[in-house]
Amino acid sequence: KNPNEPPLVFHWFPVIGSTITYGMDPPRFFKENRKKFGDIFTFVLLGKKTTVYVGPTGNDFILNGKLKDVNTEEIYTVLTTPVFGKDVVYDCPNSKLMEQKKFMKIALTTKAFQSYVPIISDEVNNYLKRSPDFKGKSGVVNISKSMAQITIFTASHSLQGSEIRNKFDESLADLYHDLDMGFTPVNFMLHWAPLPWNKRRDHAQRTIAKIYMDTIKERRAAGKSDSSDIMWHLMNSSYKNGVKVPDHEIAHMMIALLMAGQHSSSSTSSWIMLRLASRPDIVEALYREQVENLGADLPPLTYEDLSKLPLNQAIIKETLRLHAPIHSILRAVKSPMPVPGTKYVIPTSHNLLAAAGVSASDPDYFPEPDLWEPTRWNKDSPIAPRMVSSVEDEEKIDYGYGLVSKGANSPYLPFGAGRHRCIGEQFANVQLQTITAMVVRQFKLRNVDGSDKVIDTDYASLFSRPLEPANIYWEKRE
Ligand code: HEM
Ligand SMILES: N#Cc1ccc(COc2ccc(/C=C/c3ccc(C(F)(F)[C@](O)(Cn4cnnn4)c4ccc(F)cc4F)nc3)cc2)cc1
Repeated sequence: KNPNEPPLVFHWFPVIGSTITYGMDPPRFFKENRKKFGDIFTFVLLGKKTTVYVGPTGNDFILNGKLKDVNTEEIYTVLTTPVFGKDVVYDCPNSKLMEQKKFMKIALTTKAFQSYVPIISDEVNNYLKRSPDFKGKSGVVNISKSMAQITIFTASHSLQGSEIRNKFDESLADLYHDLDMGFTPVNFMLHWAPLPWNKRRDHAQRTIAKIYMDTIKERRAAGKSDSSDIMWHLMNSSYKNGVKVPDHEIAHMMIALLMAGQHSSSSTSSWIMLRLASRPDIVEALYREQVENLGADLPPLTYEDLSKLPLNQAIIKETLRLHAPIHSILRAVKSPMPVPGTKYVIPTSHNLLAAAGVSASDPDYFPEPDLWEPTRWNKDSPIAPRMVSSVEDEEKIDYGYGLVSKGANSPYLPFGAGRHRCIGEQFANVQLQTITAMVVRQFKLRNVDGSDKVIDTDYASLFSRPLEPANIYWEKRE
């Protein structure tokens, strides 16, 4: 027992260590060990000593770690590069990733969002009109499947452009599925293995990348330059060293954005629908909110309307508090890291794991943490969040892709923090708020058994999501 290292979680076998108990239910694993050891402890994950540091201080220690101390690409590249393609995100130096995030973020503007809201609304309405699962006056539906469809159509049409959207009706859907099978945590270990799903993944990656590169050529030949989608911005971007972004990097960034947007949004939108079904009273409050703020005739939704619907906005915030798609953020340790306020020095033989979700369900910050109550985000709510907001939190810092808040010592970080912070937060909110508002217009929702229960979480995949099948009862509003 080394006094300079955090306490080690007991385990029977080497390599396996605590992988199974952690992998089955990470939040429970964190909570149990936090009770035993406090905010910082080490466990063995797939043979690697992994030091967890939870709470706002832990979030800041890991997410605001210096480039010389913590490294992200070393850990994630085995998982992401075979899926996205080479030379982008974690297959290049961090400085290049910062420039790539700047390019991607440039396209995510208010003007773009204004054009995205009608696109997303129409895609939701068309899906609900056409889908066999929503025929008739009422019924039961596996909501995860519907949300996966709705998010791929809405994200591809808005973020990726209409050519790509239309290809999802043909070959792209199956190719996307093959690519997706390679996006699994088991590949942290077996990414190299010539397993059947890895061969399908590689074939799908090459084929999808080619579809994007052909689309880029078609657009260049046509000389169109009016679109506000991300592909156009990437086609007209150059790195600081003057080099234009190569076509294969554009294609690979588009795949990365498709994967990011799809998994996070389909998981979150499924949880939103499941939570709404457990609270039919909230569904009716959302409907009333639209009638009162937009008019009883419910005109077509606009981007500006979204800020007139505070309860609708709070739905996403509260759902992400309890159902963050990314439950564990990993970093490699590159130089020994002394932990302020303790005698610990984290050695380079360890990985670091930030679990921001732990403080998001800590009663010290969120009274009655396990209660899904969107109205808690109203200022006068008796169970309002008790956030730490020190003055440094208001300070901002720019890593090369825009200003992000300096302090990561917040108890609520579903989009991460620091240099690797998410750039998709605004898009995700526009997409999720629009989907929620459009579904509420058409349906009353409740659980099949009329209870207020919510299904358990599947942590086996890369993004935590509802266990399948997740059925709910819908009823068309007359
Ligand atoms: C509910 C939706 C989403 C959630 C909860 C979410 C969450 C996160 C988190 C926690 C990180 C930090 C990862 C780390 O530090 O290792 C992150 C990074 C990122 N996300 Fe998202 N994300 C969402 C949607 C999106 C969307 C829609 C896009 C693209 C349009 C996107 C693109 C990215 C990118 C490019 C990064 C940067 C990774 C890095 O710098 O290493 N995300 N996201
Ligand atoms: N055996 C076994 C076994 C082992 C372990 C376990 C459980 O252990 C763990 C541990 C850690 C993790 C981490 C999740 C993780 C990390 C990175 C990414 C990402 F990089 F992909 C992403 O951030 C995703 N993203 C961002 N925003 N939206 N999506 C991203 C970034 C940029 C980008 F452009 C595209 C992106 F999409 N995705 C997910 C998951 C499970 C179970 C079983």
